[in-house]
Amino acid sequence: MAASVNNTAAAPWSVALVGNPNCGKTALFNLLTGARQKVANYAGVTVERKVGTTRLASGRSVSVIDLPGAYSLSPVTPDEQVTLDVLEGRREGEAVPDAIVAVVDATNLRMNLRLVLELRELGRPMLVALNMADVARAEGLSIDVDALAAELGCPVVETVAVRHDGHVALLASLEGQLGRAIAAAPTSPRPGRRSAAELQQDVRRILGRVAPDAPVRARFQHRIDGVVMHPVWGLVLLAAVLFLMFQAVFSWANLPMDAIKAVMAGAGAWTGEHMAEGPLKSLVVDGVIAGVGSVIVFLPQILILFFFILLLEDSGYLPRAAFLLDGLMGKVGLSGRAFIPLLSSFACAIPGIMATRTITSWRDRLATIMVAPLMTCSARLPVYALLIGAFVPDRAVGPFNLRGITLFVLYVAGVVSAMAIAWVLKRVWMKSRYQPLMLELPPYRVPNLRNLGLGLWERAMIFMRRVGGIIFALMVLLWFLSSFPAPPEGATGPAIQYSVAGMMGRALEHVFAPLGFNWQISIALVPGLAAREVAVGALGTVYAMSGGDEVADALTPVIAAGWPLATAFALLAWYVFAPQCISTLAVVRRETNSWRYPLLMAGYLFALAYVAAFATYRITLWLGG
Ligand SMILES: Nc1nc2c(ncn2[C@@H]2O[C@H](COP(=O)(O)OP(=O)(O)OP(=O)(O)O)[C@@H](O)[C@H]2O)c(=O)[nH]1
Ligand SMILES: [Mg+2]
Repeated sequence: MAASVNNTAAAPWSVALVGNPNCGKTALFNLLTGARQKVANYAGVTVERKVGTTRLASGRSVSVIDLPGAYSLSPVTPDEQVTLDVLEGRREGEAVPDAIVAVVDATNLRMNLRLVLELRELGRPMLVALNMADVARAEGLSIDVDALAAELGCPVVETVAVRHDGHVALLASLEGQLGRAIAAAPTSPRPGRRSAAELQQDVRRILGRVAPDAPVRARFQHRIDGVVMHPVWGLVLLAAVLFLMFQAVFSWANLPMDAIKAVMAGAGAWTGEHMAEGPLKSLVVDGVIAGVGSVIVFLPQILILFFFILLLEDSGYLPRAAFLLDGLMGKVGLSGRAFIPLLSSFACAIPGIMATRTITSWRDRLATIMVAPLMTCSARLPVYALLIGAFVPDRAVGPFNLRGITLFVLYVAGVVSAMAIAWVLKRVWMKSRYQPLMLELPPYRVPNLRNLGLGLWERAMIFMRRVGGIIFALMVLLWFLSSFPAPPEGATGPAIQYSVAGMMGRALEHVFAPLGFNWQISIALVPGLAAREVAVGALGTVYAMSGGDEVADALTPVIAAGWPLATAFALLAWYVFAPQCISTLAVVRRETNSWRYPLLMAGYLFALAYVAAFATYRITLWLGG
């Protein structure tokens, strides 16, 4: 008992998880620490270090560091640099980790062991986690764990990071052998690094001893790839997958959306009846229920979109799509590596921009960062969905739904403009030579249902936190700005017209009138700077304040009746470019370490949005819309 008390009080050990990309470090990290970091079946998911805590049976706490994957200790990309910096204690305020857990993919020792040998030369206490032990066993791969431990001179344990008890052996070894190694004085690093060829030779020798009959990958996978990566069928398949995704966003969401609308309408009606007239009632009904409610309605559509994205991420399909599109990306001057960061930007440009850390060339990376905000992030989905719901008829076109097609076209418009901008950037400013894509193809995996569920839950939580946090706060602020000052004696129009927001809207209307935007839209664009969904909430509030009793579910008919088609289309075009997202600009500033690029980005996106909305407005009017 006394020992356990001592251990609890002892300083925590810090242990870094290091390994090749996609070997399961983050899955293991989540299992050990209860964290929910992103796990997906492609290389380069983690690009920043994350820390969590686990507790050993003795009560001692261990701080576990999850790191970006690395192929070697000679970094070629910014994310690999993060790993090396942490290992060498070069991050500000951080010491060198007490020990290394070298995570390896047991089914791919030939590739993974080289890094382990390099890590061993650092001379720090080390433990090897032979992860994916389940897959190795299923593939009939037998690895002599004891022989491997003897060869490497450190403990080796099998782990299965996707099974709830897959880390038990690792914890036991942390407690025992590795703990003793940490307690002993660390050995000094071996002088002089060995060359890649020498390391590879060593790997071959070790493999000959511990896994002499390592088979090549199953033939089945090659046959799937014959179709998936076929230059023609592969592209057809990719287009079909994406198309289906946008169809589903509209056709599957109706039922849950109606349910949420009914709840919001009920809440609005109930509050309307039970609260005394006055500012507080207006705040709750017009500010909170109408504003927040009109955003919350879009939760089902966001979850459907993420359901598809998560499926694609976990199946192993993404890097294959990257190869398929490498030629196309090369033509506009982007690296094939830009594909995954750009695809992540469909969720949000911020992780997308972070993911560009996997791109080797700085110019390629910068070009990718500059176009990432053109990918339609999920915060724009509510704006699109609101306008499409109001202006595009719910009609079948062959087997497809017209609304789904419109949404698909809007996403395509984003992608096409990103490619066009990249082409221009790379031609005039950031010239660099085409670098052929080198990316590991992960094995196909059946997506893990539990992970999928957790991923969706996580997404729902992120969205609800935004709704309850920034969106709620902005709605309340907007309500104040729309309510005060009160209208003068004998005023005839709705009160909001005399308020601060009303005046701001009128002033901004001069700027936006050429695009067909009325003063309500002009107001809504301002809080949309902080979070794009807020534009929808703001319209909800502004219309509720100026019209009367409309609540969340009534916004669609109100704008459908009130706006000309040309205005709606112009606003859609505006949001294809939508320059306003302050947090994206902040991340660009951090990743590029300069104000120049975020300012440039905001400037060019604003100009594009303005021109596109103007052109759309004029052309639609001209066509009689
Ligand atoms: N069957 C099986 N799958 C695993 C195991 N560990 C991880 N995976 C899967 O392997 C894939 C990669 O896992 P991650 O934890 O994201 O890998 P990572 O090493 O953090 O990858 P990077 O962050 O890109 O370096 C995911 O699809 C996991 O679900 C395991 O032990 N068994
Ligand atoms: Mg990871």
